[in-house]
Amino acid sequence: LRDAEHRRASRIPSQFSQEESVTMKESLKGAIQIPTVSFNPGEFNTTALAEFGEYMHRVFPTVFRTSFIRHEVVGEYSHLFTVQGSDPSLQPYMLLAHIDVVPAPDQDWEVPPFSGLERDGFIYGRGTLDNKNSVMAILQALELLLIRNYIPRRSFFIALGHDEEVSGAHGAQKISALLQARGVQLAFIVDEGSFIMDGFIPSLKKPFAMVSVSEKGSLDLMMEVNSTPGHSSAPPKETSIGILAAAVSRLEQTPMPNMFGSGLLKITLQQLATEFSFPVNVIFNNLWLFWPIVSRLMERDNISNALVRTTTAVTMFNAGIKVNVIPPVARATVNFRIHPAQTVQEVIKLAKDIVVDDRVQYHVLEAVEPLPVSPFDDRALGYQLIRQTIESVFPEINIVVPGICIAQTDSRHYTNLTTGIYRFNPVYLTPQDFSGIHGINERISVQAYEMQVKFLFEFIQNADTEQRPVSHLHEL
Ligand SMILES: CCCCCCCCCCCCCCCCCC(=O)N[C@@H](Cc1ccccc1)C(=O)O
Ligand SMILES: [Zn+2]
Ligand SMILES: [Zn+2]
Repeated sequence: LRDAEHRRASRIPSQFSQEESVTMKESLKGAIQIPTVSFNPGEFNTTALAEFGEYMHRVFPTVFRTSFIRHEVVGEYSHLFTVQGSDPSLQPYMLLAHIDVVPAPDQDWEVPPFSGLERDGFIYGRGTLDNKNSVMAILQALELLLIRNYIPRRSFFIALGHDEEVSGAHGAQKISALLQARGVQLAFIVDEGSFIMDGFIPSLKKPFAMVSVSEKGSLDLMMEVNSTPGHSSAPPKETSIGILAAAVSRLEQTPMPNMFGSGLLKITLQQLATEFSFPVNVIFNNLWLFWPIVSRLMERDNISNALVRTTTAVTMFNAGIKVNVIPPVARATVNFRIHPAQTVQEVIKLAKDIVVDDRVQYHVLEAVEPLPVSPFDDRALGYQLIRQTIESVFPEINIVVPGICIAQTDSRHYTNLTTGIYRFNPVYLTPQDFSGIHGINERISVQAYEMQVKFLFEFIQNADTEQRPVSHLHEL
């Protein structure tokens, strides 16, 4: 008990000076200005990635000169920090983020995407939400803690991948293998993939925090139709293009089954019920009765539809060689995002059963099973630490719920190291902000970024506990 009291007394308050606040936002702007773009697997802006490594040294000097922090470059441009805690009996955890960004053509942006310009309290640029905000906030929080002479009790790792946007094979996958070879097992991981949701449910005015405890899988299925080439003046009844177009159209017109009944979403909505007024609260509290209506309603919007089923997106279509030649081959690639209650094999079978055309051949280009659901009960240390930190840093947030990440994250490469994978960015996200991720005018407010640093500053200290925090926000 004396130890606990001592720790409480020696806790470092998350208050930053005016000068520190200015420095942290300027550091983020500098990070945005380095165009660390991933174009295709194995095709990166290596000059920018190298420059980013040097930039981190420059803006976080204390992190790099602290004796109990080991820094390693993995896969040429990814970074692994090992922060040695004072108590080896506590199992380490890991914070994840990625340095690379998707391309951003200048066109349609209000400010150039790699300018890091500040306008009306927002920093604009590619990576401000996905995911240089996390890269910089993690290191910034650590830098500020170290300046205040902080020594962690619990060891932790910081893994910054350089190719998340094109698979993570050179970054996260290599870091994961390295840690496995060292015999590391982690208590939990915190990565990107969810936010404080603001305005995603029309009848819910209050924002809520969603911590994603699972993530959808994916399947890139290439469909191919071959036909005999010839003169277009005497065409066959159907060409390879026509056959394939009809096949992909059938896929688009026939959504995969609604999996609402067998998913985590029911728990998400049940836990959210108290936030709604009558009659929605009654409906969400009695999903055993109302789930058919709710699941239908969720299909209406693209984002909630993505939560209830495996989605089908025809993303590539290539065919034809000349205006007057019957095309010998047509190819289309369909990107499925697999609901956690289904498997890759089930989705392939469903797709074939929808297309029902023997002339179509199928090639699996890439397939990833959905990730298992990480524990989110009262004994789940990672989940409870995130919840506790939200409670203290964002006291206006009434509720924290478990959810599913509709995209994929680098965390999928670390399932060998832990069963506790949590995806959460401590940043408010509106549907408009969401459209900036991989879209145009991606931005973060200066205040939101400072709150993210504050969250991590608190979280790192909270993780020094040997017990799981008591949950207050939600009682089942
Ligand atoms: C009950 C109502 C809840 C309201 C839900 C609102 C959902 C909002 C979702 C916000 C999620 C934002 C996720 C951002 C992370 C994006 C990560 C990403 O882009 N990953 C890539 C990875 C990848 C995969 C395959 C090839 C290359 C890259 C992705 O495409 O998934
Ligand atoms: Zn990302
Ligand atoms: Zn992304």
